[in-house]
Amino acid sequence: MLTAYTADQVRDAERELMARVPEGSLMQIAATGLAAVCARLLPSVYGARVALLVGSGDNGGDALYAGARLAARGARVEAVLAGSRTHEAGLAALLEHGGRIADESALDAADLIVDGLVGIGATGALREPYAALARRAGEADALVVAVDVPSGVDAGTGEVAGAAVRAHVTVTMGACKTGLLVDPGAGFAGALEFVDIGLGPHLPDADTGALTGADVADLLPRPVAESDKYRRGVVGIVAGSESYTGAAVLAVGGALRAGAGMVRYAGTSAPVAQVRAAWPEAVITELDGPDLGGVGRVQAWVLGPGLGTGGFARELAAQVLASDVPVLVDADALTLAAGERALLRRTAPTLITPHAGELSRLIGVPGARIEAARLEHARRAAAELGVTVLLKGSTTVVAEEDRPVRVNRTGTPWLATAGTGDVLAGVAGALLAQGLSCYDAGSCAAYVHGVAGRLAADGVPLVTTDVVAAIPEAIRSLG
Ligand SMILES: NC(=O)C1=CN([C@@H]2O[C@H](COP(=O)(O)OP(=O)(O)OC[C@H]3O[C@@H](n4cnc5c(N)ncnc54)[C@H](OP(=O)(O)O)[C@@H]3O)[C@@H](O)[C@H]2O)[C@@H](O)CC1
Ligand SMILES: [K+]
Repeated sequence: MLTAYTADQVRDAERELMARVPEGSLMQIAATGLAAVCARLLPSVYGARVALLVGSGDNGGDALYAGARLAARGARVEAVLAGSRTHEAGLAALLEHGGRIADESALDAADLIVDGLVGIGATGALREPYAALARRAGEADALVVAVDVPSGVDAGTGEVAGAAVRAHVTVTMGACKTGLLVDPGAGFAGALEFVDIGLGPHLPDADTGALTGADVADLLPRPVAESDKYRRGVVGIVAGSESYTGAAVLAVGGALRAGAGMVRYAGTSAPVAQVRAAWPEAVITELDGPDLGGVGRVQAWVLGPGLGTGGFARELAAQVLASDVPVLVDADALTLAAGERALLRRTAPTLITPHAGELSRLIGVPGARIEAARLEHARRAAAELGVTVLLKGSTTVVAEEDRPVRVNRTGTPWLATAGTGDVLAGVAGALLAQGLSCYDAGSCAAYVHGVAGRLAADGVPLVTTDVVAAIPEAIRSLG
């Protein structure tokens, strides 16, 4: 599990640790790690042109000491001093090793730019001249390495209130910061490198986490000798409609491929015909009216993809949500729930899987604000609605009250295509039926779905049926 922390959590831990070690030693460890990453990125340190963006705090100090180390190895290091003050000892070290102070034109000629404008001590949008420097760094040809966090990204939330440095690599000190995992900030961070400064024992419970493949492999249910199809989990799927048949096919496919012991599909004649043709494994109930009485027992439901929002759909949704088993609520069922919040008031576990637009209707906050502050709104929805929230998007987050938010890092922009959400719903529903909690089912499903998306795309556009087909390979790749 990759764990991440807010700026306050890291600062508190640093304070505890600093009281136990010689003054300045943590910064030396941080700068040594930073310089090592920079050196690895350069074809040759000797003769390389390195520009340091130096703010007034210790983030700038890290950059200066790292610059001093690179200068000592023959790099041409120039420091652009942006703050009202500068870390004096760091600057002295740089000058001593042959570095020099320069103006911002140093950025244009640099092979590598080190962003030490601000780290966890920043508040709000970048002020000038920092903002202009962040923009100019973005226009340069150089590789950009951010110190601790890309300046302009809120370390605790991933929010970006104005200009921000777009880094190729972020070297984060002591502990990963939440803002490096959650979009929009994650999109500015590039690849993450971690420098261990010994903070571990002083850190509190994580603010956020990201599952690794090994974590998902441990959590995914595996059949044992005495398993039968009922014990492996029966998932009921109420999806699709006369106008939207594909959603049913994709959700059923996702559930079957994710290892459900049995998938019971209930729908009207058009989607039934499609599901029957695509998935002979599914057990099908063709509905004449809005009555799920004949479907049989299930251990979890998937409700909503392509279902429609009329009276028929509403009646089915009410019956599913009145059940005493976990329910995954997606797509049209979320629209129904937005108009009738009481539908979500239930005692059994509920996992909702909105994108920002759907969550906007549920909690009455504009979609753009949700996109800008994904963690805050996922958490808020989980608390307000009393459900587990899987908020879809460029980084999917899974929020449940009193637990660290789980961030999924396996997606690909190619997954932003019609129908992929239906597959995700099927995968997560299958995991719920196999006994995983909403929190684990949602985060494991997002992981597997993201890996399947990457495998299916492999750098070119994908169609959603490819994602379904790639699920077995995705599960196999977990190790
Ligand atoms: N302590 C240690 O041992 C270790 C520390 N480490 C490192 O220290 C970093 C934290 O250092 P920090 O606390 O000095 O804060 P930091 O982020 O450099 O800058 C704060 C200053 O920036 C300014 N400023 C604020 N907001 C702004 C804005 N929006 N726009 C523009 N300016 C803004 C404001 O300055 P002012 O405006 O007052 O001049 C404020 O004082 C941490 O991220 C890590 O890199 C690691 O090496 C581990 C060991
Ligand atoms: K920075």
